Amino acid sequence: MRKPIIAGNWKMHKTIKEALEFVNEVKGNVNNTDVEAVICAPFTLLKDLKEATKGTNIKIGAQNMHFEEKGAFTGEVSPLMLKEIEMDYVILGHSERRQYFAETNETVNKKVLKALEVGINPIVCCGETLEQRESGKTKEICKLQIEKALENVSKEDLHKVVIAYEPIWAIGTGKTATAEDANDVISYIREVVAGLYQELANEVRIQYGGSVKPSNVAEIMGQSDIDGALVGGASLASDDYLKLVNF
Ligand SMILES: O=C(CO)COP(=O)(O)O
Repeated sequence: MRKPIIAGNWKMHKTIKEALEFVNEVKGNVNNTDVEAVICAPFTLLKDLKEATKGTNIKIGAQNMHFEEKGAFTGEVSPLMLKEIEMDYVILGHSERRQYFAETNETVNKKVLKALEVGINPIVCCGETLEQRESGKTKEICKLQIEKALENVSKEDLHKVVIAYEPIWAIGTGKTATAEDANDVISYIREVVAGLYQELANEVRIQYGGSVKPSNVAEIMGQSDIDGALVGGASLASDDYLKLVNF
């Protein structure tokens, strides 16, 4: 039904040389055909990564893009530029972009619609801060972020969207939500999706992200509503990446 998707988010790591070494070490060793394996990398690596993974079962994604196709936006990268180099995915609305680069629910929504229009599958992130969790606002925050991000997404396009639930307090901290807690929020996010298009709620894949590593990936993936993982730190070493996708 929903094919699990495990994506590495390399964030701002690796040179071209390091990225190609990584691919040489992992290609041919992603044996779990039940999982879709993805690497989301910095812009400078994407073309080389795409070429180096041709003919393998590893897909490549970007970590951001602009919502306009072209224009006077110094320093930005357009959706058409990503499409030209055959990107499979683009992460949108990551909490680090919301926190450090003024990404808002509105810009995330524009980017989601544009990615779908040009034919790149968005991985849309949501998640609460520690303060919001402690004041019982987790579900409210995720509902708002997801409803806004998916505004005006058509029924035909919704199944192409991957959602990543990443509680901010669990990112890069070594603190993971318990698998049950993550599953509870993710099944709630599925209800939010059902509120948009009831019949598609069981098709949309929802990942968990936040301190996922080889030692906890199986437990997380064993939950009923969790369809994958978005992994930062632990996706950088090739042996760990293989343990994650072959869990
Ligand atoms: O932000 C994340 C993935 O997008 C999670 O990062 P870590 O796996 O390093 O906690």
